[in-house]
Amino acid sequence: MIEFRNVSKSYWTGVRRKVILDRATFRVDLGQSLGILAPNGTGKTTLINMMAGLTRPDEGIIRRESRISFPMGFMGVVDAKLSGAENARFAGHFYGVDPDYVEAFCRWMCDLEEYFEQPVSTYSSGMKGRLSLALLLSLDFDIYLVDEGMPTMADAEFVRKAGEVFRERLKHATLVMVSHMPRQLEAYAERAAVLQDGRLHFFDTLEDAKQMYDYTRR
Ligand SMILES: Nc1ncnc2c1ncn2[C@@H]1O[C@H](COP(=O)(O)OP(=O)(O)OP(=O)(O)O)[C@@H](O)[C@H]1O
Repeated sequence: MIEFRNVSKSYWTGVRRKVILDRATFRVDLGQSLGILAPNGTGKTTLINMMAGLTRPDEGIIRRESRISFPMGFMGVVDAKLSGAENARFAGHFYGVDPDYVEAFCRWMCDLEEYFEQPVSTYSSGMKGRLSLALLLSLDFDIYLVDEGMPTMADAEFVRKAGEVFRERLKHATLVMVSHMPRQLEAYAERAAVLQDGRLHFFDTLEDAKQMYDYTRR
């Protein structure tokens, strides 16, 4: 479960205060995946990072009571000095999952060949992205946090494998996805919200949320 109680967040831009969230109160319960629609630049990443515990609110309380993932694509889980294999083992220890399993899973998923034993600092950005996503999928979370869908990656075989595993994980887990594109939320959202001017408006269906989203963007 993730609960926001009267949570506010804004940034000072040097000219004005940009409000991302204004006294938001809501819950994400296990078993009810949530899709949040928000135009670009309005606070999708900030919102997901607050749910992940990476960004502090200015005011209010955020309670996180389940195994909540880091945001998909987040590179902060990868230490560039360590190899892919070492990162996998470390993540296993840190999240309480068998390190042998996490290492074997990431080796299979990333298909980095000899680079899996090399420091991550020698990887291309695509290789780093594959490792970060493989780490996310190798660990057991109750709630997965996703900013704008699956990261775009050139490696079609990796995207196919990752997509298959992710769909399998979501049979037993809850997804929170933020996107500016309703289409990305269609397959998963059991509940939907629209972020507009710092307010989150909740709807029972994505279709209803989409109507408000389309209306406010005219
Ligand atoms: N640390 C910061 N200091 C000042 N402004 C910030 C900071 N972080 C984000 N912002 C601003 O807050 C707004 C929301 O940022 P955020 O990255 O959360 O939005 P987003 O919806 O994910 O954006 P995008 O769709 O472009 O990825 C943007 O205008 C951004 O410039």
